[in-house]
Amino acid sequence: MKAPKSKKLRLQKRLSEVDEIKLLDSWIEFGKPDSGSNPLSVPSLPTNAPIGRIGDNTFSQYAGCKRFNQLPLSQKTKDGLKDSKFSKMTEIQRASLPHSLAGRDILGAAKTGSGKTLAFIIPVLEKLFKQRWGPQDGVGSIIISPTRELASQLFEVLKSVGKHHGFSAGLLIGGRKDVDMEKEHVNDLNILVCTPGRLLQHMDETPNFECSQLQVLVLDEADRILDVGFKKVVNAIVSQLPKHRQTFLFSATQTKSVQDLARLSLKDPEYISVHEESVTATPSRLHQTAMIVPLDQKLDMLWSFVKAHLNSRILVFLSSCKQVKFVFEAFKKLRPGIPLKCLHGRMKQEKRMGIYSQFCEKRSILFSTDVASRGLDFNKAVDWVVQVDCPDDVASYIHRVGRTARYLSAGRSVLFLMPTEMKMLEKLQEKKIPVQFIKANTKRLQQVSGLLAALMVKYKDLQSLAQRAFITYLRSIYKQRDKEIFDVTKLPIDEFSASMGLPMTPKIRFLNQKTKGQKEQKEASLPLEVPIEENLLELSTKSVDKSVDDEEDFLVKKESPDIEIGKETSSGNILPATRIGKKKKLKINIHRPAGTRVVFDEEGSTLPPLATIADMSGSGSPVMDREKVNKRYAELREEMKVQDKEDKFLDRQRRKEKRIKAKNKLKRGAEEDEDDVEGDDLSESDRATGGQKASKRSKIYFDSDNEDSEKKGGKNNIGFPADSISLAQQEELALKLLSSMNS
Ligand SMILES: Nc1ncnc2c1ncn2[C@@H]1O[C@H](COP(=O)(O)OP(=O)(O)OP(=O)(O)O)[C@@H](O)[C@H]1O
Repeated sequence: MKAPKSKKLRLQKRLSEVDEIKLLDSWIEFGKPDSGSNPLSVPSLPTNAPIGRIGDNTFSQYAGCKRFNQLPLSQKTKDGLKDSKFSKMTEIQRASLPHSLAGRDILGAAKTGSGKTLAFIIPVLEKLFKQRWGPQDGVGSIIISPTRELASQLFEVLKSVGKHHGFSAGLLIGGRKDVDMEKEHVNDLNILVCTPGRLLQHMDETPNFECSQLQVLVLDEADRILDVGFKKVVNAIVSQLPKHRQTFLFSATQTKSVQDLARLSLKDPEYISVHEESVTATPSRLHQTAMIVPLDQKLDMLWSFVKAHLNSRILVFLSSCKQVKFVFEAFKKLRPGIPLKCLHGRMKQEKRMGIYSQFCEKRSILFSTDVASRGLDFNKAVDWVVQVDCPDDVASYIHRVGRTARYLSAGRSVLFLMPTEMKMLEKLQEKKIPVQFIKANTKRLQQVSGLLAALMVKYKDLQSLAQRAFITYLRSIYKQRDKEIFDVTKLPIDEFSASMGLPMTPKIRFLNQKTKGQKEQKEASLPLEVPIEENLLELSTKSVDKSVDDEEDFLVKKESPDIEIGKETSSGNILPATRIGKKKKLKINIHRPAGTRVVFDEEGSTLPPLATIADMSGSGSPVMDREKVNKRYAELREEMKVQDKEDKFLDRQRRKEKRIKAKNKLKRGAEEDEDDVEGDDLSESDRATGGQKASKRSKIYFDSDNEDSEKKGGKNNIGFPADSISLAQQEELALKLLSSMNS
């Protein structure tokens, strides 16, 4: 994007640009498709047909053409496209460009990896070119993306395709330290590629930030940007933009909400959904699979998957930063034999960018949150997308799997579903997503929970990472909106904790944590509660894909041993796998008091407290050493005595305080009553009530003193032994008190 050097050359350029723009305007006007029409249905031009002006005020047809050079585009854009090796258009480009070049607003929807980026970058460049936008004109276009990585990627495409234009463009994303420098230059930029937060920051903080002349606004991943998470920010941004502008909204899962469109003041937008008629909502070269993986087997399954695909580039999705951190750190320590990387929103921006580009280059495994789920184009070379945690919804699934099988390349994906999440499979099928239900080859399943427990003894940090990951995962399920799929109460919480190698299940405050017994009962009935549809069973039998190579052996169960993952029972239900080869727990089950030492066995598993005093030398069940047990009980009795003393002391203190408070209250009450009755001429009945009042007060007084009297050898404050005073005496005393008050 450099300006031509000499003055003469610049003038020449300007003149020829003016002519070029005139030609383009006439060409566009001449052949613009009717509003609402689909350019894809127009027969395309023969390849050798003349392009551009073909007679007086007649031009070649461009709606329906297949190549970029047949479009009414500036030479600079055509050169940029050629340099970037783009010649043939994709469907979304063919369908949308004739409308967008004609100045219309676009709502574009097309599958992931189908080339939506060029579908908006090209008209942005063209609009500013035809407006003869220059550095002095300020911000002419804003392109908003939901994530920093995606914004950076869009910026690269813009730089590459727009390199022959003279516009200045800037990438404004959060997490960068140079915000002050950005503030100095932002008013000189013509095209801003940004995340919503950073753009609003500039709108709020940058002196004289000006975008009143904005020509084109683009929302990439529009449905994401318009959803609740960004709502306030986006509303604030849009309120500062001029209404008269061109607007493009693109996504693989487009919003059709009238409210959203109204918020953006779209004018009769062209709704372009090129794959609406398509048999599938996901790329045709994407081979998608799903399998049942109980929560407490997810790590075993993931580990086994990784070990079986050491020569691939795998993108693994987990539900939270903490999950990502834990799995990444744990697997790194287990050394799987392939480079591991992690990406999440809490990382520093430079690091995030570094990881992103490293993953594009080398075979490796990237553990990520949904920060990498949308728009990212990892050099078209992701072999596998593994969804360890179920996506929030169908849209999220589509974007995650869309990181593979981009443009013309193929890809594979696997979704781990817990037995309780089977409804997701139905929802995917309803939305035309062809997912094959497969079974894992459990013979190749490798367990990691024991190894993780051992690692936690050595690395304390790992244990706290695991605890946080555990809680965050459960919280994420708890907070999910779709309760048909996500039900935290049905999760095997203790087993999950054990599968992460944790010595004990962390306390979960947001859940009314049930006792283990209650949970076990619930889990025992779980498989039968899982709604399994007939078609799912059909799918599972159809699922063995003969074409899969040996690497996939792991995912496709070729023989059928006894009941294992996804195995159909005689009653027609699929049982979730039980924990395979799970170490038999010691039968001694004494609740360990809080704060006692956690003891590990040689393999790093935790032992119940009394297991340490059990005699394990013989074979079979452990035998108790009587002497040790008695000693232990004696210790416990001593501990309890001490505890009891402390409790009694505290209780006495509490009672004393309460008594003092009551006394003071009574005193205050008496003083107030004295004021009230002063000078009153009490009738008989009033006196009677007053008497009751007084006796009531005195009763409280006595009651509260009873405890005291016990301590003082049974004497109350006014000298009577508390238990020797009769009811008649009490009444007499009360009347005395009353009359003394009234006198
Ligand atoms: N006309 C084209 N010719 C060749 N390659 C193209 C063309 N258009 C786009 N591509 C390539 O296809 C890949 C996917 O494009 P792009 O990232 O724009 O997809 P997308 O539809 O925006 O995907 P997502 O929905 O995931 O954001 C990129 O690598 C891009 O370079």
